[in-house]
Amino acid sequence: MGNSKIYSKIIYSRQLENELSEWIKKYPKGKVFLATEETVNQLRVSKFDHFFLKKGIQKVVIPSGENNKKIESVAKIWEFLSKNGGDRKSLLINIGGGMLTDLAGFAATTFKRGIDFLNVPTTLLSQVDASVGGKTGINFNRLKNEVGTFKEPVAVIINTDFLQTIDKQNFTSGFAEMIKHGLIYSPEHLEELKAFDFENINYDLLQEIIRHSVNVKEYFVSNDLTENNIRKALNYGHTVGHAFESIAMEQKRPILHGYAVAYGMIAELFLSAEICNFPKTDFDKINGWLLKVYGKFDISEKDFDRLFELMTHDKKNESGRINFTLLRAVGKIEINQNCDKELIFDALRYFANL
Ligand SMILES: O=C(O)C(=O)C[C@@H](O)[C@H](O)[C@H](O)COP(=O)(O)O
Repeated sequence: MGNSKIYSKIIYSRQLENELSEWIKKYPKGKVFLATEETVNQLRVSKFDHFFLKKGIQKVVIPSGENNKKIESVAKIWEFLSKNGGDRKSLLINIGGGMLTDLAGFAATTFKRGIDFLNVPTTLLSQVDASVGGKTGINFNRLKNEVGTFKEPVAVIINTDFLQTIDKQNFTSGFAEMIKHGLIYSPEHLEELKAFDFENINYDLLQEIIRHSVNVKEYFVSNDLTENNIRKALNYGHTVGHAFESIAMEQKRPILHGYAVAYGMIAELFLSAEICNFPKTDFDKINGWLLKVYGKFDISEKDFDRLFELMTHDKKNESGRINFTLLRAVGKIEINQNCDKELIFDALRYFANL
């Protein structure tokens, strides 16, 4: 696979069994496996048990939650594949949220040096972001996605029926990655998101908006799969966001990934204004909107050193410099923007005082 083409097929469909059947028949009998997570299994997958049983597909279930995005969970999948005759021609179907598709994707891309996998994302976050684009991984040493691979799934099946019952917090979390797509690439997408009615969700409209968001993600992935260059745009908000997410976990007050990214985008918009002259009127409007939707995450001066330390592990960094993706305007990105410690502390102070 080259560095400039989309390998995955993105399928928008509410006929999950039909779509899966098409893929399952491409693989040898008995060599297709299913990985999912506990809550998704209870609420979603169990009603397809009969379908998977009929196809001779065995299932492994991983405990839910970000704290289980770890090597022990990957080992459980490796062991399951190994014991049940998984081989190089196998397919692993991953059904779940971003934690599961990242983790099981990683297990698939490392088992026997890599087998095919197919993602069926069940949350908004995984539909618009995590399941698409081939970043797989796990947390390690208290660092987000510290170990992982770049390899795209053979297909991603996006079924908005799954979203009809997700809770508001998880919906809002996924929405942050869509806002990010609007900010980095498309003022039009940002406008349609601003107009979206959270309280009264129109699922047909949502399907369209999801498609627009995934198109943005695909644009960057297809031009730079392994994040050497413009794919770094997709990481807007994540340098500070991942640090917030990690410290929240350390302090036993976990926050959802999308909320952390929203907070990170607020702080990084401050840096964008300082370094790239992001326009003041848009700055106030966007940060006001994010604050209204996502509320606040409390941090104080005593957290700044640890937050900074966490940022020194960001994967975009080079030669010991913390590299941000910033914005010159909505839809205009500047990658590899180096900020010194003092300025980063100013951004954290701005955020803490909001
Ligand atoms: O696909 C990408 O590239 C992204 O950066 C998208 C992010 O929203 C996503 O959360 C990603 O998994 C973060 O990756 P990381 O490389 O910062 O761990």
